[in-house]
Amino acid sequence: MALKITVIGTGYLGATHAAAMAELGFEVLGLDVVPEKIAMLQRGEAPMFEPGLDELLRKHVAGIEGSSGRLRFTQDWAEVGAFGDVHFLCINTPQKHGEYACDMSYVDSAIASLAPHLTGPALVVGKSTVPVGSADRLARYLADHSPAGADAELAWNPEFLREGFAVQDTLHPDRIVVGVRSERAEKLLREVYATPVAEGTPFVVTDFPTAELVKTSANSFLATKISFINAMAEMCEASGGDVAKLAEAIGYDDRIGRKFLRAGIGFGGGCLPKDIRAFMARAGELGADQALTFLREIDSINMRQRGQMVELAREALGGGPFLGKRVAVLGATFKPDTDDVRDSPALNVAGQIHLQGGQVTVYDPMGMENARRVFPTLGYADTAVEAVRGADVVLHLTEWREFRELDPAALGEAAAVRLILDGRNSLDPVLWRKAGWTYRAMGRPTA
Ligand SMILES: NC(=O)c1ccc[n+]([C@@H]2O[C@H](COP(=O)([O-])OP(=O)(O)OC[C@H]3O[C@@H](n4cnc5c(N)ncnc54)[C@H](O)[C@@H]3O)[C@@H](O)[C@H]2O)c1
Ligand SMILES: O=c1ccn([C@@H]2O[C@H](COP(=O)(O)OP(=O)(O)O[C@H]3O[C@H](CO)[C@@H](O)[C@H](O)[C@H]3O)[C@@H](O)[C@H]2O)c(=O)[nH]1
Repeated sequence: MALKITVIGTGYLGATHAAAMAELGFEVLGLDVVPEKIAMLQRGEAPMFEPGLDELLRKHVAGIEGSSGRLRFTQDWAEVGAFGDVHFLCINTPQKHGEYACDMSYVDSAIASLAPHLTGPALVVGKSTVPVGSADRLARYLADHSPAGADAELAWNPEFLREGFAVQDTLHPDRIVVGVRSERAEKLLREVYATPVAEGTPFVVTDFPTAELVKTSANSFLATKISFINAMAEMCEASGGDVAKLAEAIGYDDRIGRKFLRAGIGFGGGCLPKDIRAFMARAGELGADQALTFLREIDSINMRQRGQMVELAREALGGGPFLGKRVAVLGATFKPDTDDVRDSPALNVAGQIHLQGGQVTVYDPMGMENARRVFPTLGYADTAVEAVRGADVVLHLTEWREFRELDPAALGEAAAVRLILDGRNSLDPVLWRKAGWTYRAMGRPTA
């Protein structure tokens, strides 16, 4: 009989995972503690913007005309416990308030709610990004708190999807990593992923700590590439070099590669920043001082980039305070193709200038609702042209395709001054300069 799957926590990761599991042919039951999310999902609507996800949900959510009916959602833990052979935990693991460490309280609470309802045999699979050592602790909790007959076991199966490509990455992962303690757990996870779409995908079987560390070290490596190129941008600025050309040229070396070498205002989002900080905190606890020192530098280079952008804007406006200056900000999300503004460098830069007296107007294709919610005191406009109207400077801070396709000449009509600062190094300087704009970017020559 086909496996039945539950997905606990239906945010960015869980909503996508649940829909993808249904797409792979499994019966799936999703649970979340937020009733509004469950109500939306039951209507076949994703609780956030993620390309292709609404379509996948409508294809499978029970009760929607023409759907497979394989995907349902609930808030009832007993129903989840009785339903699933495999329970995926996709719970948020944010940074603790005022600390670097990971806040495991949401995961702990989910396991505490699930354990007494498990019916056997049950495999609980953590997908959240957690500090190394968490799986071992949670396995012991599960053993102590699940009914004897449930034969409950834990496995760890970190997730590597990128927002904006979540559906594609889930259905076509570049690797599957499982931390297991038994042949049964490995066999069940192989069965889950033994689908035509996952065929040929490397399947790495390992222990708990390695599985946990693979995830945090993968994110740390990505963060390292970005902070490396941003450090090179600083060198280029100091010497008159061009970091975009430099990245292209070093990237032709296969050992280096061209990806993740875009200099600018740095990385943000709900993953990279908090994951490297949690890694740092854990390294500190474990006495792994080299790892801690190394990651601290990656984080500090990244945060410096945001401040550098603010200073570049100040300097471009003639120096001095921002008071009375009109600043248009294109972009609020932490990257394009998402509505996610968690730890967004764009919103951070906009916020810093606003708090220093600048008159900031933000426009973003998808992130307006979330941006307004987290930063209600900023000015917002409904279009890029409206944001730019009367601006003394335009800051390009999230590299949406819509911004690359803007007509610099038309935008120039709206701006008070044709001055654009590209915080993402992704606009075409030649095009903007031709239309009479002063174009500046981080780590690139001024003219
Ligand atoms: N977002 C990504 O791109 C991504 C990719 C890979 C890994 N991750 C990791 O996956 C985890 C989830 O991230 P996310 O971005 O989906 O977070 P999210 O906040 O979007 O989703 C988490 C969900 O869990 C729910 N939840 C919280 N406590 C719960 C409880 N006790 N019981 C049931 N549900 C509960 C929340 O209501 C929310 O809907 C994190 O550890 C993150 O680091 C995220
Ligand atoms: O050359 C680059 C590439 C990216 N970024 C920035 O880096 C951040 C993160 O980008 P990305 O990694 O694409 O976004 P996420 O969706 O947060 O995905 C990361 O975090 C997820 C959650 O852990 C992992 O699953 C993914 O593998 C990992 O790429 C964004 O702010 C980007 O603007 C740069 O500044 N320069």
